[in-house]
Amino acid sequence: MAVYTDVGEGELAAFLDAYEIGGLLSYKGIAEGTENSNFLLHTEGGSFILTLYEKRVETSDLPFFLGLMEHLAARGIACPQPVRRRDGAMTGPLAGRTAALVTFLEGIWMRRPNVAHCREVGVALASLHLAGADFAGHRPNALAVPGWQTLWENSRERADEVEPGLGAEVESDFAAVAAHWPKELPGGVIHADLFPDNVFFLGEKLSGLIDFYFACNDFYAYDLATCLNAWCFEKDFSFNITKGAALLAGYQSVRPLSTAEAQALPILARGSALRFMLTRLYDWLTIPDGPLVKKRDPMEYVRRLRFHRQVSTPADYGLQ
Ligand SMILES: Nc1ncnc2c1ncn2[C@@H]1O[C@H](COP(=O)(O)OP(=O)(O)O)[C@@H](O)[C@H]1O
Ligand SMILES: N[C@@H](CCOP(=O)(O)O)C(=O)O
Repeated sequence: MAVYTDVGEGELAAFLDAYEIGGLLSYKGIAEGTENSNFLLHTEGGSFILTLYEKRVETSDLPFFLGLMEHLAARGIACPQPVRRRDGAMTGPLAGRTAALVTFLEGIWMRRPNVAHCREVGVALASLHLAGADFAGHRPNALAVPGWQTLWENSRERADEVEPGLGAEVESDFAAVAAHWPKELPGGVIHADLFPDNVFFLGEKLSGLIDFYFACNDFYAYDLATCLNAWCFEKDFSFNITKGAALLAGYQSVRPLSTAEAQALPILARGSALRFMLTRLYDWLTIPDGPLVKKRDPMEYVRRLRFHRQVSTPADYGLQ
């Protein structure tokens, strides 16, 4: 994320009065992340993450996101727990935004995940899918195929500013995804953004999952395809099939894939790469640079798309 909205000490202290977490000792903005403004807070009651929700988060979705974290934490998934205010609410107003406090999770995210990390994330993703199966909330995926079209319409004209020919190149991915996207697969609540920076480890042991602000209802195998994109490509954009196999085996050790899900992996991986290329492209073209704002390179996902275009079977991802 980033810090888009600054928070003054006085207004923060007043916000915290509604909670039973003691007085404010210190706070600082967190530069990492993309979507919202985050601060690390130390109070007399412990350490917390304060999030101010920004443009892409609808306030009406917050009960889904925060309720989901509460639901998953109660079922043993290591994820942040929303802190309720004295009046029971999970959010309150701060600096012109809606804000929430969640518990701080120990651990660091892996800049260079290895095969063991990939296996762990596969296990964690499948566990999340099972634990979320009885969550009562429902949220359609705003960044599914129709949402991609809108982003594309708003970026296409300027896509060649990022790389000459990009606009024309990506058209073929839209056509393939539109023609082959599965109509029915097992689905339920998915994380939808389980990238390395959203998974904490203590050594090789996974210690927590964060950032549920894209969570929604969609195909489980789409979430898995997103993890293949996010975890199994090397810095030179080659796909590491050993990591792919470990991630898929970890997932299947908890939730085996159906034949239809396995067959759909190549198109789901291509669609997922397109989705992340698009949000990155849109942000690249529209968000001004700033010291606490880190934009992500859309070309990293164009390179993944180039790999997915030449995949012929799920075995190419390491599925055994
Ligand atoms: N519960 C948490 N415990 C510890 N650190 C957290 C927690 N939530 C967020 N962070 C820190 O804040 C950063 C940004 O959080 P994230 O939810 O990914 O933001 P965004 O949704 O804006 O992308 C993370 O990379 C991490 O450093
Ligand atoms: N994971 C996405 C961007 C969303 O950022 P996050 O900090 O919320 O994970 C990407 O890499 O494009």
